[in-house]
Amino acid sequence: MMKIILISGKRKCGKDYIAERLQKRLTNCSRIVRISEPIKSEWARKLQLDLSALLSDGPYKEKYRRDMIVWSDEVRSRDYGYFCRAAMAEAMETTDHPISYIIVSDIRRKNDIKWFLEQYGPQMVQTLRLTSRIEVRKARGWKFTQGIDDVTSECDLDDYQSFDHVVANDLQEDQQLIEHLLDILQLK
Ligand SMILES: Nc1ncnc2c1ncn2[C@@H]1O[C@H](COP(=O)(O)OP(=O)(O)OP(=O)(O)O)[C@@H](O)[C@H]1O
Repeated sequence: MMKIILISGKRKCGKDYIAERLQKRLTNCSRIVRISEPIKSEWARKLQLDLSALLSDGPYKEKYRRDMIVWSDEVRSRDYGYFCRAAMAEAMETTDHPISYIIVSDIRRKNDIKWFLEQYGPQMVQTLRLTSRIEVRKARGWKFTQGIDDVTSECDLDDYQSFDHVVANDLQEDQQLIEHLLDILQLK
C-alpha cells in the first residue's frame, strides 16, 4: 500500500528541506509532490509568463505570488481538490516505476488534507506539521510580508488540531530528526 505524507508548516520551517532529506533516504521508491506546481504552471500559462523564472526564487516570485493566490483561491472555491488532484495526476503520469511513498511538501489548507483523506483514506495518509522558532525562520530568510503571511494560504492550518505528528525543525542539519521522522512515520 502506498503511503502519503502530507507536510505543512509556516514559511521557512523547512518543508522542502525535510521532504528532500526524507526522499533521499527513501530513494527512488518515493516521490515529492508539490501542490504549488500545477498552480504555478497553470498561472504561468494563463499569463504567458516565463515558468522557469516563476519556479525559481528570483524577483518574479514575490511579485506574482499575491495575484496567483487570489486566482487559485477562486479556482479552489469552485473545486477544493482541483490542484491536489492535478499535482497527484502529474506525479503518477510521469512516473515509470512503482512508487511506495509520496511526500507532499506544501500542504497549506484544511481542505488539502480533507481532499487527500477523502481520496486515499486515513490508512494511506499521514499529516506532519513542522514547526520552527521565529528566530530560526528569520535566520533562514523569512521576513513577515503582508498579503502573504497573514492570508489563508499561510494561516489556515494554524488552528488545525488533528495533525498526526507535530515535530520541531530548529537544528542545523539534524540527522537525528530524519531518523526520528522515518521512525514515527513508519517509513523504515
Ligand atoms: N534542519 C535544517 N538544517 C539546515 N538547513 C535547513 C534546515 N531546515 C531548513 N533549512 C534551510 O532553510 C531554508 C528554508 O527551508 P525550506 O525552503 O525547506 O522551507 P519551506 O518551509 O519549504 O519554506 P517556504 O514555505 O517559504 O517554501 C532552506 O535554505 C533550507 O535549506
